[in-house]
Amino acid sequence: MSFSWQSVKSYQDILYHKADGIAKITINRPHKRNAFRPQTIFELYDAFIDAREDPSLGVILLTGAGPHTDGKYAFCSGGDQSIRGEAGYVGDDGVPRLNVLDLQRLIRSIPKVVIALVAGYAIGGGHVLHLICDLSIAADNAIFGQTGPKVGSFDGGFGASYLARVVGQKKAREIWFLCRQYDAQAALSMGLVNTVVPVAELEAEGIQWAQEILQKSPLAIRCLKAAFNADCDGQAGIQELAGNATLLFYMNEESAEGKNAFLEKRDPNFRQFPWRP
Ligand SMILES: CC(C)(COP(=O)(O)OP(=O)(O)OC[C@H]1O[C@@H](n2cnc3c(N)ncnc32)[C@H](O)[C@@H]1OP(=O)(O)O)[C@@H](O)C(=O)NCCC(=O)NCCSC(=O)CCC(=O)c1ccccc1C(=O)O
Repeated sequence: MSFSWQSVKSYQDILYHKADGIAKITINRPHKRNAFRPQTIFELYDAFIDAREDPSLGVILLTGAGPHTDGKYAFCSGGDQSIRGEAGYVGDDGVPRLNVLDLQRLIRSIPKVVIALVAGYAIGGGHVLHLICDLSIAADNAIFGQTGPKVGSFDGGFGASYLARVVGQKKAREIWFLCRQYDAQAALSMGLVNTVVPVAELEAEGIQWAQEILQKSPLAIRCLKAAFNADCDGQAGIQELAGNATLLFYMNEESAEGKNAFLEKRDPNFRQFPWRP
């Protein structure tokens, strides 16, 4: 399928495209199996904010560039271990960071559907990135796993608790404690991905899913995403869900009456509105 992607902005570590209601954000460090450094995360954050603010977009595809020159694919292999310092990943400014956590929260709270398109490795912090996307479509060559306890790291946030919500406590503990790798069919059977397709069809499948979603009600989808999050995200999740209730209320005449009365320096006439059962 040919799709007319338009490049939005030039970055060092990522590619960012849009077309027909869909954004595509691609981690572009294939020589590192798309491992992220602080710069990569800043750029991803910037692109996701742009996609959130663009009302023409309803679905964001997150993927990794590939294959590399050795023929191997990767979605993302987590934090770039070659620049891991004593207190996080160290960028050109010399400051150690774990800024992928900011990105995780943004992807979860963005009121649009984020779909991970996973070809090749989704490992470590890269595995957590696909996990926190709303949907994951795997290529038949996808490989999933956590490596934290092997490389002296762990993600005790979404990487542990949300993984357990998705695959169950026993399987999540197995994934973290043994650090094994799982192929696409194993990921499908444990509910870690939504479907598996041949690698050559991965992007087309993502576009197909996005187009189906784009036929649906934007407000219904955003409220559903907030509702799914509210179950796991404590007060931040309730805030997100309640923000949507306020948004819907602002769009209602009853709410407008309060604002208009204030601006017109009169008492509001709320008696015109019913107290519904
Ligand atoms: C992904 C592999 C299994 C792929 O294996 P293979 O196909 O054999 O390729 P390689 O030859 O190993 O790799 C090719 C090339 O890429 C380089 N590379 C690959 N991954 C990384 C990486 N993560 N960092 C740096 N460089 C990487 C590799 O060195 C090769 O380079 P050459 O120059 O050609 O030699 C395999 O590569 C692999 O296992 N990679 C490491 C996976 C890993 O352990 N990732 C880190 C996990 S920890 C993490 O992601 C932390 C995330 C985080 O930020 C965080 C979040 C929340 C709480 C805490 C943290 C925290 O950081 O602690």
